[in-house]
Amino acid sequence: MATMRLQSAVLVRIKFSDGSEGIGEGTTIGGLTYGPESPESIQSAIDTYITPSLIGRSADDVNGALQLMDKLVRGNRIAKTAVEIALWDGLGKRLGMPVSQLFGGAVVTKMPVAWTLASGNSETDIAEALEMVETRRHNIFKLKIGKRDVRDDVAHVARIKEALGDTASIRVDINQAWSLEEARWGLKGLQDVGCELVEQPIEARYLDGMAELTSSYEIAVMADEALNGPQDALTVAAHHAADVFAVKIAQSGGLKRASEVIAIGQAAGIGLYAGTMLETGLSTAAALQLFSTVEKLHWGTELFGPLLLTDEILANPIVYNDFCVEVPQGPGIGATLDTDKIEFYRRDGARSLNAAAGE
Ligand SMILES: O=C(O)C[C@H]1C=CC(=O)O1
Ligand SMILES: [Mn+2]
Repeated sequence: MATMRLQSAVLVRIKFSDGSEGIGEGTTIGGLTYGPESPESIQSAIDTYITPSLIGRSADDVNGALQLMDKLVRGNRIAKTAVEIALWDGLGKRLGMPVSQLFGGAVVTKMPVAWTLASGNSETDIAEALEMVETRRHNIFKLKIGKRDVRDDVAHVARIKEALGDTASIRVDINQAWSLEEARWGLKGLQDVGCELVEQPIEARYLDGMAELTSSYEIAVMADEALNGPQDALTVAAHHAADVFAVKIAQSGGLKRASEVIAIGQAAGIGLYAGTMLETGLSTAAALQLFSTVEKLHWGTELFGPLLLTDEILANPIVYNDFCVEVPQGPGIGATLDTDKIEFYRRDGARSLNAAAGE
């Protein structure tokens, strides 16, 4: 879908009149290749439209802020998410509670965390997966396929599944690349080689096709790009167009909207999975606060964003061990920024200046 050598995160800091602060993040994948928002559009929506509407309002009224944002700004879910996370973080800090408590309380302290294999080369992916299993970091793998011929992709998945056997769960993400015809061959082949789940095999708008695939094969079908908030969740559920929801806080429009997506999935008997937009530790911490309150995350999480980045921007990094990611403790979302790193990595910071000077 996209080869990424750099990730851009939009970070939000809200200062409240009592001196408290909240931090948030809005991040997407591959500029504009994944979805309709870019880092630049997120910043512009916040600076130009969202910030002026929120100044002077009561900071504790998160629901009121959400309603106002929804009224004044259509779409732009990732921009709203960034601001909403900062509002929840500030509220939690003022109350001295983790955000999970504001959503009724955490029911778990850690969750299984998948890893993505996307080199496209079977041997490279097998070596990486074996090392992850050996070091007890991951035993759930999501393979990115859909670029090559369906048969070649199925053979690639088969090689990886055979090498790993029952020590790992193998899943694939097509990111909408297949036609319905290709998907029929693909799902049949993937199911035969022991792949457990296929994520967004065809375009998000082809609900009837997703419904056909969901009912025709045993392999689980997961909706990702089709889920942009609670209304989409209801549509997908009503069409029986998925077995599983990949719930992403950014794609849903924030923690509250993601909790509504989760509720619709639960009511419809749809499996749940916590997805990522390859966010930093900040948004990952926020997501962990919400997902820790969910009764059953049948398919675990892929909240591994910080592990893909070459440097850490949190003073208290997210902890990964024993195939799991831990829910951060402490008030708010439980994340503290490393201010030196932020100064260095910001677009007008030392990193960009060094790069411009050829250093
Ligand atoms: O799910 C996606 O489509 C986006 C991305 C997030 C994790 C990953 O492996 O890919
Ligand atoms: Mn996906």
